[in-house]
Amino acid sequence: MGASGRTRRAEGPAEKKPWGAIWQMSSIPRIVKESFTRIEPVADQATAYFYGRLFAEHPRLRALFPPAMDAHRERMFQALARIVWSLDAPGQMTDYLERLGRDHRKYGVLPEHYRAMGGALVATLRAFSGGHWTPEVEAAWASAYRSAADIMIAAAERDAAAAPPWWVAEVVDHQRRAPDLAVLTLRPDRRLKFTAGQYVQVQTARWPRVWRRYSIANAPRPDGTLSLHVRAVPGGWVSGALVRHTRVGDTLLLGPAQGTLTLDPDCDRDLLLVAGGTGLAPLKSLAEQEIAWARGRRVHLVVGARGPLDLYDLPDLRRLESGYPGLRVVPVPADAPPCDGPRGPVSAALERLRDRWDDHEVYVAGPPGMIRATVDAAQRLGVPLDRIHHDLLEAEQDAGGRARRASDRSA
Ligand SMILES: NC(=O)C1=CN([C@@H]2O[C@H](COP(=O)(O)OP(=O)(O)OC[C@H]3O[C@@H](n4cnc5c(N)ncnc54)[C@H](O)[C@@H]3O)[C@@H](O)[C@H]2O)C=CC1
Repeated sequence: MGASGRTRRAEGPAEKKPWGAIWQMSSIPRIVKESFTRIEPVADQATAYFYGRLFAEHPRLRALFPPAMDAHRERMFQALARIVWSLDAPGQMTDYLERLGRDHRKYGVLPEHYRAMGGALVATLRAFSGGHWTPEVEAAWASAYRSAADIMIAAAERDAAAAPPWWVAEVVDHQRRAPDLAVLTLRPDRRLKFTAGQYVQVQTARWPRVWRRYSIANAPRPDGTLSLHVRAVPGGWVSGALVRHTRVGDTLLLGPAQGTLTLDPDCDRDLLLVAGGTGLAPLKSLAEQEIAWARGRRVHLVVGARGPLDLYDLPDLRRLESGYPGLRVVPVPADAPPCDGPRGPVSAALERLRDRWDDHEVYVAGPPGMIRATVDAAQRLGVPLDRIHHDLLEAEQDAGGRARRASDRSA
């Protein structure tokens, strides 16, 4: 949920701070954090209890959630942890809660549901805090929850005036580029506004109420269509359905565009974009955006893949390259070179391309290990950390969820 990494904000200014001064001066953040440390070690049991209690007391809410709750439970706890641990940073907190509030519209969450969830949350915390639960702790949590819910509800209401909770999108093209990989082009029923580098959540008819995020692989187009690069991964319910069981003419549901892996229009440094596998999608979007702006910046797009056959988008990238003199596309297959170019892990290829990248703005997307290795490599080659942009937190969440579902299936 939400974006991390050292990225530019794409979703509004950070000045509005309803979560403000009273908070920071009060003892509420300290009390809430202290009591949360008792819940963290028993997160699995606590979230199972939370949803069990919520659905027992409010059975109608069950219909808002997916049939299998494990991924949802994990995401809920991660969101709660993120809120608790940022209680002292009102700016970040408000931005995050507003994003969360807007995002929850697609689940059909209404203002009255927040009260039900708050009740189940306090009951859960009480049940798992043992003798440490006091009236003071309860009051701190109730106050924190009320403030958070108010921010989410207000953001959702503002958003409702401007955008639908979800978009219905028709699949207008479906190219199977490899047995486990497809490039889909979608036409939303209404214009879905986004900034290059953002992602959307996708739901297929096969998996009602299960949403998965996919980066948009293009800059905004005049016809409003979006392309997604999807690899069907073991345990990937939605990705398997999108690659193997989706046809032209089918419809999907899309949530609003989110994410902060976006370009700074005021930055004039050249760009180094480093992709691993389908992590290419957001970086191709950035490259297209830079080309559309035509500001004369040079763009290196380094495309890592397991082998030459996994360079699933190379012809398209070559077309892009031939139309823009500033773009250089460098394919880096890990296990065999297509010609005389670099090979091996994409992170290691950077130093073979140049000794220093310190005058570049760097964007990285791909599997978590690849992001970490590339960030390290870029730092070694002189790039300060605040010029290296990535979504590592989200990539880790996605990879963790997939691994867990795959092991659930094989168990
Ligand atoms: N914004 C983002 O960061 C996005 C991330 N993704 C993620 O990208 C991943 C793509 O998966 P696949 O296509 O299966 O990619 P993959 O597993 O085939 O990896 C492709 C590339 O990453 C490199 N790589 C993998 N692990 C590495 C490590 N530990 N150290 C250095 N290099 C490593 C490989 O050498 C290869 O060049 C998924 O986990 C997906 O969630 C996808 C879209 C956007």
